[in-house]
Amino acid sequence: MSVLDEIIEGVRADLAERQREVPIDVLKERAASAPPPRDALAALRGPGVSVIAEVKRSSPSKGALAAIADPAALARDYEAGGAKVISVLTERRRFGGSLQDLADVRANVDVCLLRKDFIVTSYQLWEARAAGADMALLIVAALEQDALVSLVERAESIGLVPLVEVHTEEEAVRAVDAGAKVIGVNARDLKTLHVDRGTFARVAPLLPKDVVKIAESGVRGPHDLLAYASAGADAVLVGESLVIGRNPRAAVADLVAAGAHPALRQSG
Ligand SMILES: O=C(O)c1ccccc1NCC(=O)[C@H](O)[C@H](O)COP(=O)(O)O
Repeated sequence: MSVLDEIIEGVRADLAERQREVPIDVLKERAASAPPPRDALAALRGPGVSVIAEVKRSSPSKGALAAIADPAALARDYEAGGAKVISVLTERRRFGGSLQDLADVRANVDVCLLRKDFIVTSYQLWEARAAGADMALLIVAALEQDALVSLVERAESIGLVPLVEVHTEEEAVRAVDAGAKVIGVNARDLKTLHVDRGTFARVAPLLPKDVVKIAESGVRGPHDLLAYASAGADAVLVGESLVIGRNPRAAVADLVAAGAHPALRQSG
């Protein structure tokens, strides 16, 4: 069984428990009283290369990264450093996250929020919106094409911008066919967990000009942001290097400054 299969098996078990506890109609009521969605597309289409900063406690590739006792405090640092979007990993078993982390972060920052999880049903999209998310991750490798298309449509219909994640050229074609407006190219191979920063440069040329292109994983500092920018990234998604560093606010600010450098192309 691959790492992705194992993660999804656990996600489905946890999901079944939540579905027993909270009927979808209750979630829909919560979503209706959540703060209205922020315009994530506009945030990501701004000038320069945007920074998406991630709340990430642990990972299958590295194990424990940071305790993050107060995810809201970390998110406030990210916002103060200039992050355009904050990604909250809500998967429990391998990443140590929760929907409560997402709700706590929502209550403490004004920027857009991404629910980063392994979404396989529309129930999880409603959970995301009810907790105040503006975006939700959909991983092409985890979904049959019909399911991907239907989740992209459902996300948009409830006010979430889907970030559709790909790892290969074939998955990029599937994401475009599914109507994704925001596509993330993840440098971390889900089978080997190896990070290949060249993945973005190989896959991005297949994506239409008007699609927002996000380079995910492996950003250690401004030099990696600049490399992704020169390959056409509109934004970078950064987790590990921010949570293990001493000063996440300054680390985000350094990335934001690099992403605003006048030498970079203006995104369209
Ligand atoms: O991070 C992992 O080990 C991982 C393993 C399996 C599936 C997903 C995984 N990570 C999720 C992410 O996409 C990253 O958290 C995100 O791109 C940030 O990456 P990084 O800056 O390298 O922490």
